[in-house]
Amino acid sequence: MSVALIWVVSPTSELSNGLGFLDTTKLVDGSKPRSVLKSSRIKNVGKKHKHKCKSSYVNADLRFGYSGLSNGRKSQFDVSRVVANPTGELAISSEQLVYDVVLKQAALVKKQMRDKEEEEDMEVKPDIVLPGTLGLLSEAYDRCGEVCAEYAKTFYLGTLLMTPERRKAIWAIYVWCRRTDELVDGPNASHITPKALDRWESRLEDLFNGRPFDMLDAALSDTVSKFPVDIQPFKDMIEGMRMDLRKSRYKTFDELYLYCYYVAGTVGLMSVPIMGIAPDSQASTESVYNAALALGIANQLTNILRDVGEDARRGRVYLPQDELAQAGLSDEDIFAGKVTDKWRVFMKKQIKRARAFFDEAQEGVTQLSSASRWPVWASLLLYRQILDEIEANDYNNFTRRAYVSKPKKLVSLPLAYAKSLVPPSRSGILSKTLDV
Ligand SMILES: CC(C)=CCC/C(C)=C/CC/C(C)=C/CC/C(C)=C/[C@@H]1[C@@H](COP(=O)(O)OP(=O)(O)O)[C@]1(C)CC/C=C(\C)CC/C=C(\C)CCC=C(C)C
Repeated sequence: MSVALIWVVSPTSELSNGLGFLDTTKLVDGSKPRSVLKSSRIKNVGKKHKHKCKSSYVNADLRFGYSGLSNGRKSQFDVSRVVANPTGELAISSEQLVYDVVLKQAALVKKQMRDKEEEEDMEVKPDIVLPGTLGLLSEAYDRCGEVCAEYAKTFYLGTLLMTPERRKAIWAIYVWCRRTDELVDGPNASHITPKALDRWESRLEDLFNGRPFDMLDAALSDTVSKFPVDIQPFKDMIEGMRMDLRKSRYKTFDELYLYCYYVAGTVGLMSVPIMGIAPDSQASTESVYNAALALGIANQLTNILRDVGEDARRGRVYLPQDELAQAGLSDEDIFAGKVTDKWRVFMKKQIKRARAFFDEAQEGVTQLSSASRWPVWASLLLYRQILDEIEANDYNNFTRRAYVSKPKKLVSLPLAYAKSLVPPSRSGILSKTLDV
């Protein structure tokens, strides 16, 4: 059902950057819903998993030799996924927790597909659209498109290849993610408190319940009413912002993985129901979601490796502390910003891990519906090249920002297009026979 646009505040409450962040402060205080992941950390200890879990970075020393992901599936929940925290308690690894979310998202899509088939056999009632709201809604989507074009040009161009419905939905999601990120990373970040994030979360719940706060929310509200998008990845992204407020160090890769899921893996999970899986794909829904998650993680790891110097200047180190120590490095070395052999060795391993996540993601892109593949390939190829640029800079990510030059970008775009023409292969990732 299409949502009605409810104008709670005037659109002029938007900030000059056009994203309207400050209006979050106008919300009434909501309850404090927390990430589902958080509670499942406790609930899931010892829980057996029926489904297979794809990636396995946690496995003993695959920590750096992350390889053979598609073949090296674990068939059951296993001990290697149980990690001991510093107090000696056993807990489920972040990867396992996140995989639970992947399964839930995949199940939702499958359910919606079944419901749709049933609906097609029944008489469907038309949407109730309030007079005048259609025009406002289309204005809201146009605004999302403008924001997207302004902040992510290449990606915006890619979305133009999608069907109009999908394109608008992706814009709406993009804008919500960008606004969420700007809360902790934008010009007003120093004023953002956990309470403001709680308010942003209750506003999210409202929009999922068909009560959007402003026009940009209204676009997303309409999107989530039309596509099988679940609220959990959105809530988890807000949880990632909370994490950013309270934490500036990550003890292990397991901790960092959870952060990367929250702020970027979630984007992959939000996007798949919109982009759609190719009708001729033989891959299981779970494996496509897993690839989407991997792309988010790969992007975020790349982002972290690119921005080491910039983050350090903000007092932040998004690198696993235990791995730094194993390499004979510490925060002081990062703040000193000197490229040493130790640093090069450390960086090589980090880059290798990020590439392994990109490899895992690649398997899934081909399974997406044909019109959605190009923007995803383009984003994958462009972001992946940042890793090459870090190498080309002799691992100086302290004072040099790795970026992909315009000519290289221009070469990547037709390459991405060519890749997007490859149909889903039957021998690719997990066959649908495992899709239960
Ligand atoms: C086609 C495509 C890329 C679709 C995603 C569209 C979308 C909804 C993007 C939202 C991105 C966003 C604003 C996220 C907020 C958090 C954040 C800032 C994450 C970092 C992105 C880069 O941000 P930024 O613009 O600051 O980067 P620069 O500094 O300018 O370089 C992240 C690093 C993560 C973004 C994560 C993704 C784009 C996930 C992509 C995964 C998919 C689209 C799933 C594809 C499906 C399969 C099966 C592989």
